[in-house]
Amino acid sequence: MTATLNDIRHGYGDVEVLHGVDLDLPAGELVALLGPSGSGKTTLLAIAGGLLTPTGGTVHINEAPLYVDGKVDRKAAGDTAYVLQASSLIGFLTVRDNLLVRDITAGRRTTDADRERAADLLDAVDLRSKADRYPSQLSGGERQRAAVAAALYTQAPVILADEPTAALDRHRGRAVMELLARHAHERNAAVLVCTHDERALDLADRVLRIEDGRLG
Ligand SMILES: Nc1ncnc2c1ncn2[C@@H]1O[C@H](COP(=O)(O)OP(=O)(O)OP(=O)(O)O)[C@@H](O)[C@H]1O
Repeated sequence: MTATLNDIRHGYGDVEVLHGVDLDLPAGELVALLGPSGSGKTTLLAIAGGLLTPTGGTVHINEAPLYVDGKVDRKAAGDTAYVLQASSLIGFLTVRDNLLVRDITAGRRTTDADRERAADLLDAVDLRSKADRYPSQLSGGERQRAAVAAALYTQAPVILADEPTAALDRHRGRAVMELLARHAHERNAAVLVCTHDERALDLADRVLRIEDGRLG
């Protein structure tokens, strides 16, 4: 599944912060989007994930338009999962349930195989021993890793991650990028990672740069 953004513009009030961005996220690729603070990365990611209707331009998830008449199309948005900068975890659920709850919201029944997959993902982000904790009982970096595990648990064909390695040391940051790259390659997913972090860029299939709301 691919995500395609065409001529995306976005303004907050009178200030335009994205000035006509074209971005193609093909299936099976991890794309890293690098750019200084304030360059528009989070805004672009929110638009790609159906969280923010752009002022102009189109987003397609495969062939389906994500925004129709200024409103998000829920079915197209259902193919995306994101890791937000502010935690995307649900505060009153344990870490494990933050993964499993995605089955409930998608109308699926959780199977033993799903529980095993959740455990494997928590292992991969080194959080198995903290599966019964609540998000408030985790460090910032642990919350970030749990949010990555929860996004990957959905098996969404489009994954959008905003600074998923920001609070992590080099080793753990790399492990998270490896996990996202594996998800792209093994599940043929389109993965976009916004980052300041240049340490794990070799794991990206493509590196794009954004500055002042324009892709370079
Ligand atoms: N809700 C908002 N209202 C007004 N301006 C906003 C709003 N959100 C973001 N902006 C502005 O839009 C521009 C792009 O912000 P955005 O968060 O997309 O950048 P970013 O590249 O993700 O930055 P960072 O790396 O610091 O997270 C910035 O100038 C920011 O101040």
